[in-house]
Amino acid sequence: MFSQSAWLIAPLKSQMAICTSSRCCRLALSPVAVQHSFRRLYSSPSPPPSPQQQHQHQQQQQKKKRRGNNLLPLLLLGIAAGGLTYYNLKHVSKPPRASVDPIKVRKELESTEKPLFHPGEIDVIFVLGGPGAGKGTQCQKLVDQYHFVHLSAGDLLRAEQKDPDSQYGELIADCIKEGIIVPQEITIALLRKAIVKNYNSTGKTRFLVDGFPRKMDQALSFEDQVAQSKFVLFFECPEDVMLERLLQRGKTSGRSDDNIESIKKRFRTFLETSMPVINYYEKKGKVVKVNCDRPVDEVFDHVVSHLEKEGISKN
Ligand SMILES: Nc1ncnc2c1ncn2[C@@H]1O[C@H](COP(=O)(O)OP(=O)(O)OP(=O)(O)O)[C@@H](O)[C@H]1O
Ligand SMILES: O=c1ccn([C@@H]2O[C@H](COP(=O)(O)O)[C@@H](O)[C@H]2O)c(=O)[nH]1
Repeated sequence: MFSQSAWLIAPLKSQMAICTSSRCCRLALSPVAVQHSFRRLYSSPSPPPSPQQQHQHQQQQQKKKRRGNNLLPLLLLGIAAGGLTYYNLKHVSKPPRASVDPIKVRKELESTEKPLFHPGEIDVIFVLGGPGAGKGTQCQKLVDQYHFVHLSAGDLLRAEQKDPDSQYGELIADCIKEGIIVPQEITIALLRKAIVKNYNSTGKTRFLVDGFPRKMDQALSFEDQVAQSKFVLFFECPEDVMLERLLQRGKTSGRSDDNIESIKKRFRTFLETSMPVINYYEKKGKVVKVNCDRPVDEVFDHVVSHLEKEGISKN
């Protein structure tokens, strides 16, 4: 005999028949089927089925069962295909990881953003002082102990002068020999390029910009276009001491301006053109003065204590 409840849940059972996994069954119980069965369950009771109706029902059920059995191989095939796809995605067909440069390129040389580096992105310290005061010597020690990037404007100009592809070689050579300042566009472009290159390739953010800015226009343009300076390290040295050092250096340096004629011109340029830059920053409270007329290591000890005061420590 067919109990009433068995009759009523039959449509639900048939919905579930083609599913084998419990997950699939849950999905097969569509809200429509559930509603339909509940409507039947709670609607007014219908008379019990006749033996003929029962026979018809049994036949229908068998048909459905057969249909379900016919679907079983297809279902198994589907499951197998799904499993294979999952395996492939996970283990086989995963694309190889692209080799990514660990140091990201973070600044574009051509960027028109002003300044190129926002405050806090990099630390730029201008290193100024008369010719031969000892700027390069102290910068080298700072590089060794503080991992600064040292960029000497004079060195960059000399390298550009030697470059056979440069259109500025002659102009730079003349300016250096005469002890006058190369047009700011050239020097700033060289510095900008060197800063970006170092920043991108090493990730270093501390820059000693040595022998720059030598003229007010350079100072203003650089800070507008490239980066603000943190402060100015100013190496003070009497002229006679600097002269002696430069003449001494000139014996081996091979520099076209380490001779008495050029040195005199450089001193003049320093007083007339570069001292106003130092005065400008001094008014802003950004100049750190170090007396250079003493042995190299003593000068360096003073440099270190000034840097500590400015919050710059050895990494
Ligand atoms: N404190 C010092 N005592 C003695 N000699 C020094 C001292 N500092 C640097 N020198 C020497 O003086 C010469 C000039 O030094 P350095 O090249 O560092 O000066 P600079 O300020 O960078 O010069 P420039 O502006 O011409 O490039 C070098 O031969 C260097 O060895
Ligand atoms: O910003 C700058 C820096 C330097 N120069 C020229 O180079 C020489 C040598 O510089 P050093 O710093 O002594 O190496 C300098 O006399 C200038 O002619 C420049 O034009 N602008």
